[in-house]
Amino acid sequence: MQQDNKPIIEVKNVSKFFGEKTALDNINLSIRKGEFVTILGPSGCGKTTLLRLIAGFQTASEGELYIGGKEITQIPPHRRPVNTVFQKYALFPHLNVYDNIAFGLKLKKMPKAEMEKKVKAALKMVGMTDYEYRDVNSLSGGQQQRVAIARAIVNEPEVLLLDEPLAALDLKMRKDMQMELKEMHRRLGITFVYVTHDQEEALTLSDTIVVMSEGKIQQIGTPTDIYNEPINSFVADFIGESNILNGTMVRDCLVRFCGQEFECVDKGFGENAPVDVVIRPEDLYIFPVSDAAQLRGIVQSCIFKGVHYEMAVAVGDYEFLVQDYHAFEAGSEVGLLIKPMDIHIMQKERVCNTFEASMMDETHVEFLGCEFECPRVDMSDSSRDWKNVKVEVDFDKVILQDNEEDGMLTGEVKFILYKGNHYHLTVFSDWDENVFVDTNDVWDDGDRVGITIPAEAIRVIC
Ligand SMILES: Nc1ncnc2c1ncn2[C@@H]1O[C@H](COP(=O)(O)OP(=O)(O)OP(=O)(O)O)[C@@H](O)[C@H]1O
Repeated sequence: MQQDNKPIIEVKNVSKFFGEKTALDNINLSIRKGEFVTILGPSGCGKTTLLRLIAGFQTASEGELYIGGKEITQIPPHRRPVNTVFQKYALFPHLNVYDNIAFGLKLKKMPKAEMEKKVKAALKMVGMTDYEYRDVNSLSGGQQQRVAIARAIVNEPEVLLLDEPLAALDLKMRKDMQMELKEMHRRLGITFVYVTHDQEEALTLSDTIVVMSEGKIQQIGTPTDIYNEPINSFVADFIGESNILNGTMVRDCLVRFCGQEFECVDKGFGENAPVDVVIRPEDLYIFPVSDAAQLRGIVQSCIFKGVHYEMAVAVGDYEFLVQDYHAFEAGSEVGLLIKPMDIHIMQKERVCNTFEASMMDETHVEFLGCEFECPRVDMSDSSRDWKNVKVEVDFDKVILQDNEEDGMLTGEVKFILYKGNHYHLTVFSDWDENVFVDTNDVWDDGDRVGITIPAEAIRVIC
């Protein structure tokens, strides 16, 4: 890999708005020359928008973009040293492979002999030598995508942008193409910026992964960093299967969860601080119950996953996901053990909902675009700004309803995190603000819901 430390792409304080919608929220990113960077995140998080801004197909609402040290925020796509490969091959169906690849070079009026040399080199690079006179419609999906890549690299861009280029291929073909892309990146030595929602693909291909959610960058790091040290529960959950539990950091190197204290290696969270505890399923040791067990439980289910077994183990009212090469049958009593260094502690992003609010009168407060009844507030102090208060609501006090009309307001379930003994939901309200909810009910991503907040759940903070 021909990497040096010079940034080739710099994204500085970039935001993108579509009307009311914030697709990108103050993005800062620096990509080194020769790096393979993957932008990873769930559908709608803004990955494609970020790639399109770098390509120049869209312009930033705020902030600046630089390529090779030159500001390119307002430069049109064809004058940027980048080329894009899209998910849909977007080849010209009436042209053969050669003419598809040569298209851009012909526009540049390149002499024929030079063009032929370049097209052949590009075909060789993607493993498609001898295919130049084939009709593109006669090629398989994988071959068509290779031609699309050849068409992009024949222009010798400094940066290749790839927007889910393998998404339309079947699993086997996708795996083969992943290996080929990695090899191509090594041979070409150019910078690859790759967009995907597939965690495994990101972990396999990248030097650096940029994890995004809701228009914001959550974490930037190497695949091992992101996998082993996820910065928050969103990244931990998104990047692989994890047990994520509520815990309390008793003091440095001692954490409490599942009703027990565990040694860990994390420091600096303070004393008795609420934290998220992340344990990977493969880091839980499972064995026939004995005194060595830190936790005792009953196996609920056991599924063979090809190489390992995946078991759900009930420990009190918690459920742990455990992976092991040995199977323990459903119903068996088992012990679990976790090494201190396999317990990952993460700062909680929030411990309750907090909303900007405005008092209407002593028992009514407005937030989330609605008027709510609340416990009586003494408003006699007229020096206070009662139109600018905060309201706190505990996660488990918010009520979700199947029937949207039953709610005081409505929203959509956006993100579901299983926390061992309950679900933590992010509900995007139609007021455009998130409401976080703890519940035992099972909801699906995308469910439309009614949201109700009872008066006694509202704490007005002046
Ligand atoms: N031209 C547009 N007009 C209005 N809203 C848009 C436009 N393009 C994108 N958005 C919105 O911006 C947000 C980010 O979209 P974007 O396509 O970047 O997400 P993504 O992470 O690439 O998702 P996917 O994987 O589904 O393509 C989405 O909510 C989307 O609906």
